[in-house]
Parts: sequence; C-alpha cells; structure tokens
Amino acid sequence: MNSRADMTSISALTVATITAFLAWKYPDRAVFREHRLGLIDLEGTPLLGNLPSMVQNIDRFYDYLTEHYERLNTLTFRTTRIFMPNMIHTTDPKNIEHILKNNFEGYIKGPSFDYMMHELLGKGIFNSDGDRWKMQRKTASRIFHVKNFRDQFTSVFVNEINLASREIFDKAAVSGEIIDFHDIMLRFTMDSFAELGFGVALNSLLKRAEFADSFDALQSHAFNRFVVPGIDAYETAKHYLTYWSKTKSIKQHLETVDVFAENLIKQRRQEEAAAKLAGVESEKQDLLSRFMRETYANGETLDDVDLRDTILNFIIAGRDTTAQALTWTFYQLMLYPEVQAKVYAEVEQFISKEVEADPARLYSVIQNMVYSHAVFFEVLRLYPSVPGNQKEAVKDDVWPDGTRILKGDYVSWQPYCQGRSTKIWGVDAKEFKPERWISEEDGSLVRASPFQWSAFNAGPRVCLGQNLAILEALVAILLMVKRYKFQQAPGHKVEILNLITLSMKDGLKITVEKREP
Ligand code: HEM
Repeated sequence: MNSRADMTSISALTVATITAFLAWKYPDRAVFREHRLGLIDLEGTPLLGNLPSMVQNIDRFYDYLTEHYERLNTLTFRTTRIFMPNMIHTTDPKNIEHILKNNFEGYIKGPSFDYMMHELLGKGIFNSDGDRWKMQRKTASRIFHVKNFRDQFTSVFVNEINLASREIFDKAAVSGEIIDFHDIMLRFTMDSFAELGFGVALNSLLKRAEFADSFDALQSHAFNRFVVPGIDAYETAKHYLTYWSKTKSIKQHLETVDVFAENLIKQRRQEEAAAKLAGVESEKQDLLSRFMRETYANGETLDDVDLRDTILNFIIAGRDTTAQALTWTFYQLMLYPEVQAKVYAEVEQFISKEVEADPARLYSVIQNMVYSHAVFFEVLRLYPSVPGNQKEAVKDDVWPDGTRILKGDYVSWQPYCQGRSTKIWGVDAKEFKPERWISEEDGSLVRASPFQWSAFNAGPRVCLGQNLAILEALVAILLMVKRYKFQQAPGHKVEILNLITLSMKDGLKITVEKREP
C-alpha cells in the first residue's frame, strides 16, 4: 500500500518537474515551438501559447488580431497554440501576392481547412485543390458571362427586391414595425442565388427557410473549430445528451442541409429524366445542370454527394457573403446620412422610372455609378465578408518581407485587419470614406490592388462571383435607397458575429420610411 502511494507521489513529482521545466523553456508559447530568427511571436501563456487568449477573444477575433498587429508594430507575426499548427499571420500586400499568386503552388487549403470545413463543404470548390478544384472552377465559370449578367441576373435581383419591397418594406413603412434588415438580406441573396444557380423559386423572402438556420449553425461551428481544439467531442456529447431537446445539435443541422440539397438534386434528376423520356434535350444552363453534365478526367460523372457539395459551396458563396456586405453597407448609410444622401443623389441622376423597369438598361447604367461603387468598396474594406483566410505551406519558402516559412506551417491573411491598418491605408484607415475610391483628377473609380484590398481574394482563386456580387449589391442598394429611408431602431446595438463570414450578432434592427414618389 505504502509502496503504491510512494509510486504515485514519485510519478506526480516527475510530471510536475517535467511540466515546470517545459514551462520554463516555453514561457510564452506553445510547448515544443522554437523561436524563429526574424519572426515576431505574439507572447502567450506557458505551454499553451496563444490558445487561451484566442478562445477568450473568439467573439472579437479580428479586432483582437488588429490590436496585436498595431501593438507589435508589424505586418507579420506568428501565433502558437498547443495541439495546433503554427500560424503565421500577415497583412503585408507583398506577402499576400506571393501566397495567392506568385507562389500559388506552394500553398494549399490543406487537411486542416478540410477538417474544419468538410461537413459543410465536403469536396466542393472552396475545400478542394488540384484537378478537382480546376474542374469545378472551369464548370462554374461558364455561367459568369456578360450576357447572363445583362439578360438574366439583373432581372432576378430586381424581381427579388421588388418582392421584398412589396411584402416587407412597404408593410413595415405603414406599420412602423421594427424589422431585421440582416435577416431580409440573407433571404434576398438566398432566393436570388437559388433562382439563378439552381433554377428554383425558394421564396424564403416570404417565409424563413428552416434550412437557413441550420446553415448558419454549421458555419458557426466550423469557425469555432478554427480556434478551439476538441470542440467536436463537446458537440458529440451535446448531441446525445440533448437528443430530445428542441434545440438541434450540429448533427441534426447537418441532416437538415443534406435533405435540402438532396431534394434539389432529386427534383432536377426527375426533370432531366422526364425531358429525356419526351425525347427533348434539357435546356437548363444553370449551375446544377452544368455540374450534372460534367465529368471528371476519368470520364465519371458527379455523384449525388459531389452535387450536394456543389450546392452547399455555392450557397455559402452566393448567399452569406453578399448578404453580409449589404447589411454592413446599410449600417454605414444609416451611420453617415450624408453618404446616404449622396447615393440618393446619384440614384436620382441615373435611375429614372424607365431605367428601373428595364433590367438590361439598369445593368448598363449601374456600370457608370462611381459614388455607389465607391461606397460598396469602402464597406468591403472595413467589413470584408470573408474577414480572414488561411492556407498550408507544402514546402519551405521565404516571403518578400524575409519571413521564413517551413513546410507544414499555416499562413493566414486577414482582409479585415488589412483594411484597418494605418501602415497600409494611411492615418485615416479606420474612417469610412468612400471618397478614397474616387480619383481627384478625373472623378473615375480607383481600383486598389487585390493584394491590398483582398476582400475578393486574389490570384487564380480570386472570387468567381466578384462581378455578380457587385451587381447584386448595387441593384439592391440603389433600388432600396431610391424607395426608402432607413433608420437604426432605437437602442439596437450592432455587434460583429464571427462566422466564416462577418455577420452581426443580433442582426440589424431598423425602421423604414417610404420616400415620396
Ligand atoms: C460581397 C460578396 C462576396 C465576397 C466578399 C466574396 C469573397 C470571396 C473570397 C474571399 C473568396 C476566397 C475564399 C477562399 O479561398 O477560401 C471567394 C471565393 C469564391 N467566391 Fe466569392 N465572394 C462574394 C460573393 C460571391 C458570389 C455572389 C458568388 C457566386 C457564386 C461567389 C463565388 C465564389 C466562388 C465559387 C469562390 C471559390 C473560388 C475558388 O476557390 O476558385 N462569391 N469569394
């Protein structure tokens, strides 16, 4: 008995001694991470590194990183977390150009990204590399051409905004009711993309889709995985412990989004089969039909799981990003009435009743509306829909600023922190100033380098929907500003919610007033 107690004491003493030694050797970083010459480390807790402070700051993650870039007076630094790979963070446009373009082959999304996102994104375009990514990009890019933009997409956006006007904004203007603008934008972009991408009328503007809640919950879970190790064990336990509760577990949310995608695929397969039976060639040219007809290099067509992944990847691309950007835009318009007045003046100048009723003309006219573009670009500078991103180094590398990267390191860049960096945008970086996008010389629109303004990513993986998103956002902004004045609801506080996209914690509560016709 005594000897067993002695053994226990000796073991405890040994563990304590080793821990104390390691804590002495790694006082400010994760265990077994050595300092690297020329690379600034964000000081953290002994052995655990930056994990505790990251978890503590998860709700304000990108502000937390911004503060450290400023405090350390650098554009590049490293964080370490126990059980997680090294992460080298950078906002330096030269480094970002190197990662996303000049040494594109040197960095992949990698297994860590795949682990965090696989449930939601599977092997879709966001989550894949190499040939699989190339095939998906090539197939999808076929819908993004000017003719579609002018003849089809603009009408879809106009129709959906008309629906939102009729069913939501007009009614709220009469009743004085407080409505959640953020939620309405998510429904608007969801319905618009479902129609132009998959040829279905979801009508979630009329009734919120259950699918959308599950989609949001899965995104939130995926973001937490980026920061918190072991979150899956917690979620699995929660699933079994609260199986009968009304709140869905992550597993149940996953079932909801899967069923949504399966139904879309089933319906389309039936339509295609019916067309074949009737001896007519299916004429559908939307994303879903194009992916159904596509084959891999080995000649195999995409199976239902591949198609499910395609649907979810494009919904995340087409719905959330643009909805977040629109919501942040209207938040800024409400904070800065003088900016809202200038947008309205431009609308008055360019969008007559005839233009409003003719989508092809509206499409052309929008291309010349400099101030409204400037407002949207400025919003994406300060509130980029994808606030941060990461890749894994597949071999050793040296960045243009001299930082040494080792194979297996994770590298991360943050459009959010870039936009707020005085080193990059000057002393007024944190101010909302659409004028910075307008040339003082000739009043034309100034386009910043995509490595400095990386809201749409850059290089070979630049956002495929960039022009679509800009068109969609401008149609929505211009028609809504033409028709209404928006006010933030009294007492409502806007706070960032970090999903994979930059969301709002309690939405954007507003009241609406109709402008005189
Ligand atoms: C304001 C709106 C939008 C913003 C800020 C935005 C931003 C981005 C960013 C940062 C990426 C890179 C993501 C990554 O590599 O992990 C991306 C990729 C992508 N975006 Fe967008 N996006 C927007 C709207 C859209 C829309 C409406 C579509 C419509 C289909 C779209 C389609 C895509 C696709 C397919 C990719 C993957 C490209 C690839 O990996 O080759 N995006 N977007």
